[in-house]
Amino acid sequence: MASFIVECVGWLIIALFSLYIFQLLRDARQRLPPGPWPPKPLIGDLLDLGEPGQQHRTFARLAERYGGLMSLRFGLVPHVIVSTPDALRAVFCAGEGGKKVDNIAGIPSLDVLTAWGHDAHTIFALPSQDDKWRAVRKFAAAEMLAPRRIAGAGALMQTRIVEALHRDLSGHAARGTAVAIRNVVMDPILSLLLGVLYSTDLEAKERAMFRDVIEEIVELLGTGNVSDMFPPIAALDLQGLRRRMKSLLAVVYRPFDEEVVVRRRSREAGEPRKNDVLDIVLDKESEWKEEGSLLNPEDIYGAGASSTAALMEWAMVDLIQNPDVMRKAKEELTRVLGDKPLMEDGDVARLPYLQAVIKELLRLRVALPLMPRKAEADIEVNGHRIPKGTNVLVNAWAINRNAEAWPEPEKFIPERFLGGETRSYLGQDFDMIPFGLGRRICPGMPYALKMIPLILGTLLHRFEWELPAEVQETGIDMTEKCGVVLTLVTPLKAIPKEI
Ligand code: HEM
Repeated sequence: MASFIVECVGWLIIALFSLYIFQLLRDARQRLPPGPWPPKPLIGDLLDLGEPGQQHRTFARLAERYGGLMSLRFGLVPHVIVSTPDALRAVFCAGEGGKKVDNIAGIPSLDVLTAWGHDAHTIFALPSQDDKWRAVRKFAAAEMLAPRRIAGAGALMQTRIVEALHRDLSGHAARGTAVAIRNVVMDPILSLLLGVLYSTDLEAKERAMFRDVIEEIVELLGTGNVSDMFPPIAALDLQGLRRRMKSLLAVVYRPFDEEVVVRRRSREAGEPRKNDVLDIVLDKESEWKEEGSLLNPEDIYGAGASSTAALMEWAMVDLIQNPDVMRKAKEELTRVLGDKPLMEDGDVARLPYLQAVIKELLRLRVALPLMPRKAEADIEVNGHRIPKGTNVLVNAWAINRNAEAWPEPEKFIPERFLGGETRSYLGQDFDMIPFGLGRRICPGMPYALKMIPLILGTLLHRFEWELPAEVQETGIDMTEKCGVVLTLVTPLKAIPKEI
């Protein structure tokens, strides 16, 4: 028996060693972009990733050594990391004769997303060449996030975001209690989401639970998973992440499933339409022939809740740490809004400084620091080759802080967007990509750009902000956590004082 085990272990070692040599030879032949060489057997370059939660910074540091386009192997899986505007431009202009083409519009497979077969439906797992992905994007653009729907949600934004947020903050101000900025912002966003989707809302307690579930889902999506690095053992789900995702997804989809049942009944009873997203999804149901399962509308809005709330937390961090900017933004609000108690959408166009603050936030504090993509064709770039099927991470955090594109890139200077700076959010110049670029560009951008000024204006217009005494002593803990979304390890808490 003992000799049998020794023999098996021997064969296993020989098999793994052969696999390693095979990989080295294959990598050498493939002309991959430069990177640490040779990668370690089995683990690849995992040891180079440094401190957990700091990958955006680690990749930027490694890029100084290996270049804007570099190869890293996480376990058995090769990745190409794009870290500079030049490298991004080169990847996107690698079509025939330098033609612009998005050949990295695929998406890496994540084992957690296979829970409940979710990967077959969710926009976050479908490759761009899949008909379903195209259908979901088309539906999102034409119906869910179409300008007329966003305009139609104006009244809901006013009540569920501006009024609700103001009420909540006033309550805290009256009690003198500190608020966790991310939570206090995310709750009204979720309330808006539920209104737009189903014309419903949840009780505050239930909504807070829903929020925590969404945050945990986002956290799971950004957790390094052995199953993704070693696909042959993915079925074992060694960290239990897929199992956890399964239970979280069940919670998130429950309200949707319940609403579908209720709405079907009300339609059968001939009750009037609500003309929300659910009505449209049900209209399309027979067309899709999938019992409404083609689309998970919650995914589309859920994605936006977390990223927008994270950005607003960074906004308050930067404003509290830059009192001059805070003062100018508040002065502008006072001047433009006068005695008006609450901000409205129509005010935004008259607030150029607030708009510059938002642009600078989007540059400096990318909500999604590492955009996951996958090569959908062989890409010849700068004498290297990114083979079809390779996972690509676009380090948007590093690109938005590129020193050649942005003077003093680490500083929060909204003034850089005043006086003629016309760079857009769309990534045409490849040096500012807060919403991504190309075919997978964030479909929720118009929605986000509508919500963000209203949220920020409400946070600033009628409130002064103070840090809790213990934070005043130590300063804000600026340790970042890089997951799908870039957040602070210690959530920002601050005390509002109503003016
Ligand atoms: C501050 C706000 C937001 C930021 C910074 C942001 C940023 C991003 C980024 C960088 C991507 C990846 C794009 C790429 O790969 O090129 C993305 C994808 C996505 N975003 Fe947003 N987003 C925000 C708000 C929203 C909102 C409000 C919604 C929905 C209402 C939304 C829905 C989505 C969806 C569905 C995708 C996946 C698209 C796909 O894979 O085809 N986002 N977002």
